[in-house]
Amino acid sequence: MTSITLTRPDDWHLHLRDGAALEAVVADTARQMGRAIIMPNLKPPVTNLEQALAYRERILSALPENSQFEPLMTLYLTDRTTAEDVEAAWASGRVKAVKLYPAGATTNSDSGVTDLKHCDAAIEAMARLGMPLLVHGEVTDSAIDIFDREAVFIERVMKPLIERHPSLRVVFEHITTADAARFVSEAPENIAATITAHHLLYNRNHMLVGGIRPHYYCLPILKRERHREALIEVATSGDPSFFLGTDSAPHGRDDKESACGCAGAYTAFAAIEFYAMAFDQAGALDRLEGFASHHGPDFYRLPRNADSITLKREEWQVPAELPFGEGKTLVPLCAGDSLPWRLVDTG
Ligand SMILES: NC(=O)N[C@@H](CC(=O)O)C(=O)O
Ligand SMILES: [Zn+2]
Ligand SMILES: [Zn+2]
Repeated sequence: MTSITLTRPDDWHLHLRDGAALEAVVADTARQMGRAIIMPNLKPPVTNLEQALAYRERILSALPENSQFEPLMTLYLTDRTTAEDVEAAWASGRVKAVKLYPAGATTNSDSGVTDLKHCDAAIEAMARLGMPLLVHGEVTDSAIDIFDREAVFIERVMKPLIERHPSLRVVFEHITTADAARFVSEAPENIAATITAHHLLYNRNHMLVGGIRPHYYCLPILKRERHREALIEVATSGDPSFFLGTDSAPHGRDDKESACGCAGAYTAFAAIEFYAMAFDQAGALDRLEGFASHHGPDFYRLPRNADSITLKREEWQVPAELPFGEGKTLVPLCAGDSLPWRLVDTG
């Protein structure tokens, strides 16, 4: 196959940041994706409807002229989020989900949830409305090894949450383990998962063999090859519970190449090309459209995009760095490498 045309994809997990960084990155996503679920982990976090609507306006203003890209907003769940906060956000039609960050689990999660028992009323409201809860699924217990934090989260948090709220719609975000892949495959259809391109393409050797490579450091951390294979299996299975979410998470070069570097990989500039590479390597390009363009909107009960994009088998070189605003630079994933698929027609 030398070319492939797909219904325009959407990104169901994206960090756009704010200010100059937002202006630097938003066009990359808007060129590829019809819509994206926008993560609320700003400083301060997006915890109510008013903040979500204001952030949405800043995103729209940063878009290139005539862009049709639609940001789908989320609220950041805290110990103090009320049922009224959830209801007002949902009623606006602009806020499509609520995001659970266990406090301390990842970038800008300090205001996250310390114990889900504080969130019962908010979660009950979500279950009633059919509003999805998006979950960063890692425990923060210092006794648990970083490579085991997702698997332990399933037992300690995810299973009890679903037992308590069986009708709640849940997206287990950026899954990285065979454990999570199996859990979602076997769960009822109100439980889904996003998978990033980098977790489909790489294992922890890519990050740690022959030198430590900070641009491969993200959370949840890359796992061993067996887990990557399990993710490929479910992503290419045709199971509608699995869909595209890049978790593209830009941090400036200095914040990544540091004695204590930030977690996050910048992939939005070539998101669909990375996924095409992963599906091609698995011999499953015919399954890319379902994963990238159909399963997400179906889960979110939104229409699929009406236009399409075309990728060609054509090598191109990833730039060494990209502008990130205010004189900063951003090192994209695979900087300087060549990628085998190229987005040629954006519809
Ligand atoms: N994935 C990451 O490594 N980082 C994300 C946060 C997140 O999605 O957990 C970020 O905001 O930088
Ligand atoms: Zn996360
Ligand atoms: Zn994320």
